[in-house]
Amino acid sequence: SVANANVNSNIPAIANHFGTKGRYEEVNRYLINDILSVNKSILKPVCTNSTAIHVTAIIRHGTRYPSTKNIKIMQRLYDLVLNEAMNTDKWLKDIKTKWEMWYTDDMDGKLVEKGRDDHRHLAVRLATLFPSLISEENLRAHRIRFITSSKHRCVDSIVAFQEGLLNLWKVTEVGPSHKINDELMRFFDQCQKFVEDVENNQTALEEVHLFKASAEMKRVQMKMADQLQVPYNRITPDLVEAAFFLCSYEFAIKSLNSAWCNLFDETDAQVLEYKNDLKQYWKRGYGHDINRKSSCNLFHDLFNRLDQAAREIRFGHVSEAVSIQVGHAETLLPLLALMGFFRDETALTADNFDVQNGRTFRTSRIVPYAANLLFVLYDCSEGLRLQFLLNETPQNFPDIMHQAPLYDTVRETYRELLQGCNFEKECELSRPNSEL
Ligand SMILES: O=P(O)(O)O[C@H]1[C@H](OP(=O)(O)O)[C@@H](OP(=O)(O)O)[C@H](O)[C@@H](O)[C@H]1OP(=O)(O)O
Repeated sequence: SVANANVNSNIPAIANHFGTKGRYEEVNRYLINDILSVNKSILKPVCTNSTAIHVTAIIRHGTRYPSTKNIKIMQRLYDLVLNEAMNTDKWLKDIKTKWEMWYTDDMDGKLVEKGRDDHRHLAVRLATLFPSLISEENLRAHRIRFITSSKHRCVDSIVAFQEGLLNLWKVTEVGPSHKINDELMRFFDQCQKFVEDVENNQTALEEVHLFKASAEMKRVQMKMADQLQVPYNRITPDLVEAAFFLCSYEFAIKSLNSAWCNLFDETDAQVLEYKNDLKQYWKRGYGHDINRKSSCNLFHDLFNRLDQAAREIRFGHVSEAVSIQVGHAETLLPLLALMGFFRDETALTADNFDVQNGRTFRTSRIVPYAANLLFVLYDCSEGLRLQFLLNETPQNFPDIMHQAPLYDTVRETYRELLQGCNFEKECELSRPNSEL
């Protein structure tokens, strides 16, 4: 329809490649027309007369402003374009005369209004998907728990999620509360080995640095310099990335297909997407063992909740029907890696961009804003079953060929992790021999 065509012309052609800065609607495109619609058809019944008895949802915060670090680079790019770009094309004139640098340092990663909506709407969709669990009755009976990372964008997200539910049920008198738990939702900060070996270690992201100096990146740099008509040496990889971020933020925050997007075609976007995936892979994914192991506590906490529900259902009453837990891309990715999801046969490195074209580790699909992992426990006559949904879509557990395997089978698959995966031990710094 004409209306749809208009809506879609506001979507940058490269919107599928924004990685962790991507819009949730790009993953579930049916939401573009109706943000509250739920794709029930893909949720086959888990068993006859299946009853969902517990869901743990681990959710990334909603759409946010850029970090101060990135705002500063965007400002540098804008200044360069204003003062040095010689091209007289309309889109560049638009940037120079109509676009304003409206991002300020104090915005530093805070949740934006669209981010609040991300969570309000997600809450309504999850309540539609699991009406017996995410229900007014369970909210009033305090059988829905809310846990969040202490970061403003996460706290604001969980409050918006609650608003979504209260609004849906027209409840005014109960104000649900939340608990801040950084041990659980920001474990990466508290894992010394991760902080020392990865976060504060320049060489841990060697592949990212190498890719920034690669032929693929050079080509995008030169193309951008040509388009702006500035000397080649003025465009660094960071400035290319800043332009890509500007395109993604203008879209995610304001739903605009901004003039900045003119700088990139599909091939360029794939290069920048890979650069972001490399960061996520080496900082939060399979790149270093400690990345995933730092999530041991979250893993155990998840299974403790499921175990508790499994125990309690024998007596007919589950005390915690729902656990809503809000964190970061840094929370979701390590857990997914620990559990073996999206593991490619070969590692993502600076020199295998071409080979990795069909990779499963693609953060644009996995962790856009408001990304969510749902673990749903069902009571079936043959036993308990566990279903995993990523971004509201069922996803098989690695090596288990069933959409909702028996809970015992899942526990068996993760036996070693369930018996080990000790956060204290994994995160301990290995001391130099002299100190032993
Ligand atoms: O590239 P920026 O500065 O935006 O990086 C952020 C992280 O964003 P991401 O790399 O995932 O796109 C941010 O993760 P989030 O899930 O909370 O958005 C992270 O918390 C923040 O510390 C920034 O990480 P960096 O280490 O400074 O790159």
